[in-house]
Amino acid sequence: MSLRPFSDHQRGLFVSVDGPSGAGKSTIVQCLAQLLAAAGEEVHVTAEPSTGPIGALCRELTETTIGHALACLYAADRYHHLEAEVRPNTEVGRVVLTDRYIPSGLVMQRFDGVDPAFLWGLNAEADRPDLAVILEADPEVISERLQERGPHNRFQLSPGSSHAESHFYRQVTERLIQAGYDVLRVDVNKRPPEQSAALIRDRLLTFFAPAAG
Ligand SMILES: Nc1ncnc2c1ncn2[C@@H]1O[C@H](COP(=O)(O)OP(=O)(O)O)[C@@H](O)[C@H]1O
Ligand SMILES: Cc1cn([C@H]2C[C@H](O)[C@@H](COP(=O)(O)OP(=O)(O)O)O2)c(=O)[nH]c1=O
Repeated sequence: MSLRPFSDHQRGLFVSVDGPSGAGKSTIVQCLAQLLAAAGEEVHVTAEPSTGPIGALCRELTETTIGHALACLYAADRYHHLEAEVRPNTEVGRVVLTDRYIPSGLVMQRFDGVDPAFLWGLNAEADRPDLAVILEADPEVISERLQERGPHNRFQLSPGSSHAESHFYRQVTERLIQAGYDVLRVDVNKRPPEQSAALIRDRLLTFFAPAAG
């Protein structure tokens, strides 16, 4: 079976997974990739910041660059990621799963006080995913998982970051829905990653599998 978007039956699906740091994105993306492969899909897993040259700059500069400059850098990486990695894979029929995408850009740069309208405009030309998955969990749960795993950068080290991130995610999710994004919210408070991944797989198989015959 090949999962296809409604708008273009020639290409594969593009699915993004976002949510607060430590919510379980990477774990769930890996698990979802295995489930889709077991269902016969060709899957390509990727992430933002990407492994391309601008993604490398993002990783290098996140600690020392702030605000509009960093927002532009992440957006530049996103447009390059689409061009260099995402589209070439969807174009040959693969399901592309990205660990972080536009919603992360709309949320994380808020930590530096960047205006949401500026962030929205900056990301406006980036491809809309066929499904935008947003992981949701209470800040206490996220903060505990983050502590167990260890923070990766300054955003995750600031006190109360999980509360702020959850708050921004709620706002961004509403905005995406208003703008007509196909959003799937997954409550990961109590669900083990395998169950969250199965839920997303079921949604993809229900909505995007070609009709029989
Ligand atoms: N549903 C879950 N229940 C308990 N622990 C989880 C769950 N999902 C992920 N974890 C753990 O939480 C930590 C963060 O997960 P990770 O996938 O790295 O999150 P993210 O990519 O969102 O930052 C890891 O140690 C992972 O094993
Ligand atoms: C995609 C994206 C990521 N980021 C940040 C958020 C994360 O802290 C970091 C990604 O680093 P990573 O180590 O992949 O974080 P995690 O495993 O916690 O998801 O990049 C932005 O600030 N803006 C963006 O647009």
